Amino acid sequence: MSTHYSKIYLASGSPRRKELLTQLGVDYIQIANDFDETRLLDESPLDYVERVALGKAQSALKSLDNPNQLPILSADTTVAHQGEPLGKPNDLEHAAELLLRLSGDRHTVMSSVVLAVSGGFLQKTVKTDVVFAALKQKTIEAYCQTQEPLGKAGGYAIQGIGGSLIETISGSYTNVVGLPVYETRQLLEQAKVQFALSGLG
Ligand SMILES: Cc1cn([C@H]2C[C@H](O)[C@@H](COP(=O)(O)OP(=O)(O)OP(=O)(O)O)O2)c(=O)[nH]c1=O
Repeated sequence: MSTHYSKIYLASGSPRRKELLTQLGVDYIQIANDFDETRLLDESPLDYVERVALGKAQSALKSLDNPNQLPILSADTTVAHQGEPLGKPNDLEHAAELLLRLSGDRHTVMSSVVLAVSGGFLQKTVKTDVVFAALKQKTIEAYCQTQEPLGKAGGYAIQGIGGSLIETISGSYTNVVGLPVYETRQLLEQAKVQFALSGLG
C-alpha cells in the first residue's frame, strides 16, 4: 500500500500521546485544540468520550488556514464509573474524592481516537477495565501529594506511581495511558499515513 502522508497534525498537548506516537514512528506537528471538554451533557461516558475526541479534531480543523493538507489526530480519555464520566481533577482535593470513589472497585477507561482526513473523520474507541485496590485514606493523601493525579482522567496515572494502586487491568494498557496504539496503527493504515510499520498489512 502506498503512503500518502509523511506526517500528521497532532491536536493534543498530552505528553503521553506524543510519546506513544513517537514510539509508533509517526512524524507529527503539534497544534492546539481549544475544545471545552469540561461541559457535560446528559450523555453516557461512551457518548461523552466520542463527542469530545471529535470536538477536539473539529476545533483544530477550524484553526488551520489550509485544513486538509495533513490528517489531524486527536483523542480523549475518560474514566467511567457507575455510568458516569470522570474527567481530570480540578485540584488535589477533587483528585482525592475521585480516588476514594475508585478505591476497591472496578471502572472502565475509555479512549477515543479521531483521525480527520480528506474531509472525513475516522474514529475508534477502546475500553479497558481496571480494578483498583482498596485504598487507605493515608495512601490517597500521600499519592495526591506527589501531584501525579493532576491532568489525568480519574486522578491517577497507570504509567506512574499510580500503577501500584491497580490490582488488574483487562484490555489495552496504552489505552489507559491515553492512546491505544493497536487501534491507532489501524487508523494510520486506513488514512495512508507513514509510520514505522506502515504498508506491511
Ligand atoms: C487514566 C489515565 C489517564 N491519563 C491521562 C491521559 C490524558 O492525557 C489525560 C486525560 O485527559 P484528556 O482530556 O484525554 O487529554 P489532555 O487534556 O491531557 O490532552 P489533549 O486534550 O490536549 O489531547 O489523562 C494518564 O496519563 N494515565 C492514566 O492512567
